[in-house]
Amino acid sequence: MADVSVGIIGMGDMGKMYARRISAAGWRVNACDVPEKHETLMKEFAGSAKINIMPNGHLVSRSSDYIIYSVEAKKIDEVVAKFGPSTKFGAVVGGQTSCKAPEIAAFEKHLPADVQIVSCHSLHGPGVNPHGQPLVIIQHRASNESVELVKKILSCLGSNYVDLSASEHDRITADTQAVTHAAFLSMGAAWAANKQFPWEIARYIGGIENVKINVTLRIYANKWHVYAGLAILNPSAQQQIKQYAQSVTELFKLMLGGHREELTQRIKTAGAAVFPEDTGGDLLLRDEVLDRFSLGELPPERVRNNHLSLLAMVDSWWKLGIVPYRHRICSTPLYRMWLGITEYLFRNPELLQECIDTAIDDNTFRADDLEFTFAARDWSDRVSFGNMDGYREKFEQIQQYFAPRFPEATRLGNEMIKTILEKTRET
Ligand SMILES: NC(=O)C1=CN([C@@H]2O[C@H](COP(=O)(O)OP(=O)(O)OC[C@H]3O[C@@H](n4cnc5c(N)ncnc54)[C@H](OP(=O)(O)O)[C@@H]3O)[C@@H](O)[C@H]2O)C=CC1
Ligand SMILES: O=C(O)C(=O)Cc1ccc(O)cc1
Repeated sequence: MADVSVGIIGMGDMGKMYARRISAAGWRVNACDVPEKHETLMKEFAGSAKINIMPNGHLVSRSSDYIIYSVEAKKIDEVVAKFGPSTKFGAVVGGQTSCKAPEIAAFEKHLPADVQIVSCHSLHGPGVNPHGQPLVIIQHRASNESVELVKKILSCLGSNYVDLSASEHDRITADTQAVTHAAFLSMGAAWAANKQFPWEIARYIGGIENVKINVTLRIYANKWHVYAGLAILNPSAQQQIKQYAQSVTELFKLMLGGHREELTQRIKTAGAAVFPEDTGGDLLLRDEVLDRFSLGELPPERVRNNHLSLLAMVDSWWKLGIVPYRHRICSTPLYRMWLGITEYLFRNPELLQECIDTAIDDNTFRADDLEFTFAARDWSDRVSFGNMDGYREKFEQIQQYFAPRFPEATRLGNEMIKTILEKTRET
């Protein structure tokens, strides 16, 4: 066991986080990235005796006992095709990509038959402390001993293992990650289209709005390929994102038409299905937590909002028969925050009523909601058409718009996640 070495192909944000933690636990790590980054990586890890930076994936594959592919999901086939045949006899191989169907297909296609397959997925970004976070383990083509070895190596992350099959993983992450990202991506697109920085506008400051802003900026500060990969390459994700866009559109039409009763009926029916009375108990999030993380000055009084983005989320969970709490053992921090604010709204009858009244009587949000509806449909179309380039173009354009505020938003976002995680871990 002392001789076991771990290979990491792809030393981006996640690969480096894994390399640092696994080597700190005493394992030998062989790692590489693309040849252009070899020299920089050599310098960056010159002081790490346990991390051996190698020129390419062939060298990593032939010398390591457990190899993790931590590359872009869209490149997984190409990279495994290249280095898979060089895998050491009898080694165990896995991947860290966010969508498992293409990863497993690539392993089955390109790895020699003697190689075992145990994949993984840390359900959080590289800046979050992995301790206590879910870590999915997929025993795809492997003995129990190999799974034990992988779990032993990854135990240094301190995460909670969740054993799933590849298809279970993809179904759950479509419900949790893909549609959550679609909602926040659409908020960012709408603010950018209206040339707004929401933290500068009183109606977007405080409570639920803080979570919307911080999470949106957090997503846009990350890399486009992470979100494009998990939305476009996961077949179940397309349906979820499409339903979300449809719910946004239908609810917005009811608001525009002033159909108070129909809107109320629909929201209440969806709410009763998703948040039945008997699943009550403590809220995941409360005012004191929500109000602490503001990028702008809190106004003296909370400003009303119709929260179209949240109403549409519950509507689409209802339409798709999704029970969001069921996925909590396997959820990301952003999903827990998203569920936290929807629950906060739907478990507060006065706030929900205020939302409906605002939707019908107050036209302050019409322009924002119009852009939000366009954005939700546009993201959904780009995902349905499998349009990676189109996804990237839109993502990076909006990313540029918000970039000046990333450092501050990331700092606040990290604090917010920490506080919220401490709170939600107890439940
Ligand atoms: N970031 C996140 O929040 C999370 C990401 N993931 C998943 O983990 C994986 C990695 O993500 P992340 O680290 O954020 O992404 P990065 O883009 O930071 O890292 C991927 C790295 O792999 C490199 N790479 C590409 N091709 C090769 C190759 N042939 N040989 C060696 N290295 C190669 C890339 O180089 P180049 O840039 O030149 O292509 C890049 O440096 C993705 O599949 C992502 O979906 C999982 C959980 C969380
Ligand atoms: O928490 C989220 O949803 C994130 O945005 C971070 C993230 C991105 C990709 C993953 O595969 C896992 C976590």
